[in-house]
Amino acid sequence: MKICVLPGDGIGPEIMDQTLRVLEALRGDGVNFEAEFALVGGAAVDATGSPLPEATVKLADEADALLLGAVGGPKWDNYPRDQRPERGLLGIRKQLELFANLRPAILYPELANASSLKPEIVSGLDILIVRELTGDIYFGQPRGIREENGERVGFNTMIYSESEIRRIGKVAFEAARKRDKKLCSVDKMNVLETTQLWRDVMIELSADYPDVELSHMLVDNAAMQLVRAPKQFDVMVTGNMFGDILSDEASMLTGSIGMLPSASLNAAGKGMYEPSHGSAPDIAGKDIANPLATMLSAAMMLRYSFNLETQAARIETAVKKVLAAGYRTGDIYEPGTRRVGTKEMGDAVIAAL
Ligand SMILES: NC(=O)c1ccc[n+]([C@@H]2O[C@H](COP(=O)([O-])OP(=O)(O)OC[C@H]3O[C@@H](n4cnc5c(N)ncnc54)[C@H](O)[C@@H]3O)[C@@H](O)[C@H]2O)c1
Ligand SMILES: CC(C)[C@H](C(=O)O)[C@@H](O)C(=O)O
Ligand SMILES: [Mg+2]
Repeated sequence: MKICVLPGDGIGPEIMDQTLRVLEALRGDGVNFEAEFALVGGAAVDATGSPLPEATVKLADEADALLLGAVGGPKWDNYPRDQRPERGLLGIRKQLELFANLRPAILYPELANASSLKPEIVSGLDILIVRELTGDIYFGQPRGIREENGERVGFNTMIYSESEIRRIGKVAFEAARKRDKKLCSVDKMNVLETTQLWRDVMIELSADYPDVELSHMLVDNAAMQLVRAPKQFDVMVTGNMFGDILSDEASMLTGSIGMLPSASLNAAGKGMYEPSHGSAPDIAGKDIANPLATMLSAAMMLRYSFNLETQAARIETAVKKVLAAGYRTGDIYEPGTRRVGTKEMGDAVIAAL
């Protein structure tokens, strides 16, 4: 098991340290991994001038799976665009064709009061957002800022081919088939042709999945429904940009973005696993970040990349146990619970294992 470890920036290294300790604690249980550290994001820009150095691409190619912390931060905000840390992350996703981003939003019962919504609206919440990750306005050409009629004009291109929509659609239908068999495809077909095609292809695909109930929702309504009545959703499938926004929104239903893991998979089943949140510059270096999303991402890695279901479930059970025992980082803290730092949370999860 060769894992390419990409701690990245901000809280990235802190949450990664604790996650690697958790994986280390599972070594005796068949998690025989070899960690190869590589640079990405701002850390890579500082060391090499590039957010995605050749050496990182090589290690990523050779590894069986990748585990990433987070990239970015104010330090690099005014760097030229090709030196922005986020380009490193987008570069790896594109390089490895990690088109299927799975972002599960699950409410642990102990966090019902940490959710932004009333407990009765979110209790039992279990949604899977399937986000397309290598297309859309994130990658479409042309893009840029140009001079036109004496002023600057910014432009990006929202573009999806039929084959790109079909392959993410299949992932979503298959996922729904294994769950409650309900798939909601989110688009903006009332305005955007790209997403008219998205809807058409989803409808065509649904003929192959008669057991899955397909519905469609415009993205503005979906954003509203997620906070009105989130339990109406089982699996949601959407494009890169809408999925980015909706998954951050969904994270707050679970109490904190520090709880939301993710897996990004390619057609060969290779995956990169990362929390859905960013580098949290406002709390970096203080040992207060929530490492659970990264640990839960590592659990997804054991499940999807290495078929180690029992060991993945052990991490998830340990997380449930520490929450039940009252351990909380600041983002999910409420009176009556026990506030801990990043490392203490790591200790608690390892003890629970
Ligand atoms: N996958 C990634 O690497 C990724 C994802 C999102 C944003 N980013 C980058 O991160 C930088 C900061 O972006 P942002 O502030 O918009 O989003 P962010 O997700 O980093 O932070 C948003 C808020 O959530 C909090 N938060 C995030 N993760 C947390 C955790 N594990 N525990 C406790 N609190 C947590 C932060 O403190 C902050 O208040 C930017 O450079 C952005 O591009 C990277
Ligand atoms: C950092 C950024 C490029 C990234 C994205 O937009 O995909 C992040 O927000 C995410 O959700 O993983
Ligand atoms: Mg995001």
